[in-house]
Amino acid sequence: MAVYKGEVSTLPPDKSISHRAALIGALASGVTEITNFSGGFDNQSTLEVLQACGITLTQEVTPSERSGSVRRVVIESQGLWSFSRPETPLMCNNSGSTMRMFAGILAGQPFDSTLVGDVSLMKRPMKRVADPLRLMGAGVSLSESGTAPVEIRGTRDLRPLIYELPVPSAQVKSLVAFAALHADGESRVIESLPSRNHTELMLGLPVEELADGRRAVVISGRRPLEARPFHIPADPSAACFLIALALLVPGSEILLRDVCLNPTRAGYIDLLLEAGANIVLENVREIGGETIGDIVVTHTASLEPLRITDKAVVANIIDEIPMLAVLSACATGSFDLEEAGELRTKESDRISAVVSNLERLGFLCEEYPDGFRVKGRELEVSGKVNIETFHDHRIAMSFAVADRALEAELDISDREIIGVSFPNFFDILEELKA
Ligand SMILES: O=C(O)C1=C[C@@H](OP(=O)(O)O)[C@@H](O)[C@H](O)C1
Ligand SMILES: C=C(OP(=O)(O)O)C(=O)O
Repeated sequence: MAVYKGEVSTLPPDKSISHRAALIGALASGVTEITNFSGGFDNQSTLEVLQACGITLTQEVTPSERSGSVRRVVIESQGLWSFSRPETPLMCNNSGSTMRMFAGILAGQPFDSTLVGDVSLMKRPMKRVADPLRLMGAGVSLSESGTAPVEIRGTRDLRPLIYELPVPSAQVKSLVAFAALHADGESRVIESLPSRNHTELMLGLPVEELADGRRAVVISGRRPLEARPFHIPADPSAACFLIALALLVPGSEILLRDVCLNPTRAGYIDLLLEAGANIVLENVREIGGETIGDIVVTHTASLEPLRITDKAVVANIIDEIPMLAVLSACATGSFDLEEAGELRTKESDRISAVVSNLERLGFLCEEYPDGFRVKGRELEVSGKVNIETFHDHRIAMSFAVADRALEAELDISDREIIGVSFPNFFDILEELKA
């Protein structure tokens, strides 16, 4: 069996922070330089939509970067109202973050626009986008089933809003914050469960702790935003796949450099440590409000099964759950998940996607509306097993790790979809193979 060893300093830059850096650059006055911007398809969609709205930007591949997936992006803008009416519908491809966060900005622009996506994105729920924006005074129409196309009648007269998030979603929190930057007055977004807080950190927004323990993000509308540089750390959600691989494959030991360890993103590392994983964090420091560090991970033969039933934990590890489920199933034959209905609203229905593929690998699973259980492995499969990715990058990479860990012969459909967040995933696996 191959062993995975070595140091990785070419993880993709964080997808969430890359989106926000580009959007904030377009909302700020002046020249924003973003270094280590992700070349992943989703982040490229955000840049394309910005350009379609008349924002001036350039990007160049960083010469020292072998994979060619890291860029330097320079955005020039005159501030909040520098966007112009797009001539055609804005294509967000596979990126829910692009569609939802852009909707917040477009609501505050004095023109009509339409956001569309690929087959997967056109099925994802957008009522959560329309509801707060309508309350602020923008016109938003959706398909009958509450999905894109998202047609926005923007206005320069958006009203401020106090909004309690109906779902623990950082995308919804951020789209309300972006809209509120355009509104005349102070807005508050209240979240009952913490979700990733990059928007608050990057915009320097005050966060209040309410008497009942919830948090309110405070946004002062029409406050001038000055351009500032951003450097994007490596993506912890991408790191998760390599961590799982090293934990599963005997003899493996890898070092991942300069990974974002923001506590609203790194819950999966705590969970793995509790399960006995050999993971050590080194060189942990703060840069630009984000916690960053190196991760050393060594094969762990005696991992405890993962059991995830706490809503707050689910919100923190939402993108890592497919990989954690596959890891726990492969290492221990067991996995439990509840309170994770949101997984059905991602690029695929990630509950049924993970369950159906684990079943193809011989695992016994029980699916519920908000989660599933893995109850053991009925049989070791032999010969080629087809894995259906459902056009979902995280499903493709989770099972690519299982392929190597189980030494199975998995035929993964649509492998190129990994480019959505981790274009050099297979290159790094080859480089680490000892
Ligand atoms: O804000 C973000 O950058 C993201 C928030 C999460 O989505 P939700 O806000 O829908 O939970 C996550 O799944 C997505 O990959 C990125
Ligand atoms: C859910 C994801 O992204 P988005 O919502 O931006 O498509 C993801 O990357 O797992």
